[in-house]
Amino acid sequence: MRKIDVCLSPELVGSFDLSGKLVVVVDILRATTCMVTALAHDVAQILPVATLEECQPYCQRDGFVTAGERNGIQLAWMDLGNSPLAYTSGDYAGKTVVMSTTNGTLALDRSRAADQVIVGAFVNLKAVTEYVKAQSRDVLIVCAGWKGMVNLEDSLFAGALVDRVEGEFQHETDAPLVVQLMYRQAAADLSGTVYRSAHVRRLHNLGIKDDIDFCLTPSLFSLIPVLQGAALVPLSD
Ligand SMILES: O=C(O)[C@H](CS(=O)(=O)O)OP(=O)(O)O
Repeated sequence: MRKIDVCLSPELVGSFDLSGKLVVVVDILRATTCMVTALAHDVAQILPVATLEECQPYCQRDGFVTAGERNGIQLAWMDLGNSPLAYTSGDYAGKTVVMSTTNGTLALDRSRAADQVIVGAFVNLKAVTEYVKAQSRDVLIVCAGWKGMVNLEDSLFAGALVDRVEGEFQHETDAPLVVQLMYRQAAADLSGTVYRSAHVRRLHNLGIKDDIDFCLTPSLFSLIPVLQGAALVPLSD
């Protein structure tokens, strides 16, 4: 039977053998929600980079848009912050977005050794679930967390995914059961639960509100970003 596991923080990725695995990277608030939304609104590709030093050279370059944040705040030289709503107008169609965020792009960077890396968020939960179910590979969900720590919203997404593939995968450790139980407890009021999280508090302190409800909206898009070389592009059927 195929196996599924959950890595609750990028700091723990080194404890997992990524070879031959499908990795689903998740950073609900807000990096992976941005990635799905951007590609669903015809951004050509996303170059996720772990450091600002890798991002800044693309500043003002034709065809490129720089995006991201540190501690939730957009850097002065960036074109965009880390709001998924920035992409919904379609203004960045055809562009390459070079993105660096505090947690999300780091989680992606640490997952590169996997057989395949895809991006999950509540906004593409159904599509990710169907893709995971169709796999013959073992699956690892990598939660971006917050600065090396476990967070609630990524763990809840992991629980939602584990719950939806119940019976089709064997749990490799206890982590899938932990997040599944947590998700089942929270499922009746998922957004009410996430609103109690430290990340929502941080974003509210920065005056960021609309992004949160958007990030918690299930299955708005059927698109799945996949890492192809250095770039995230839409997974083709
Ligand atoms: O922009 C975000 O939501 C966060 C910022 S913070 O580090 O939690 O302040 O970044 P992300 O990499 O999307 O978690």
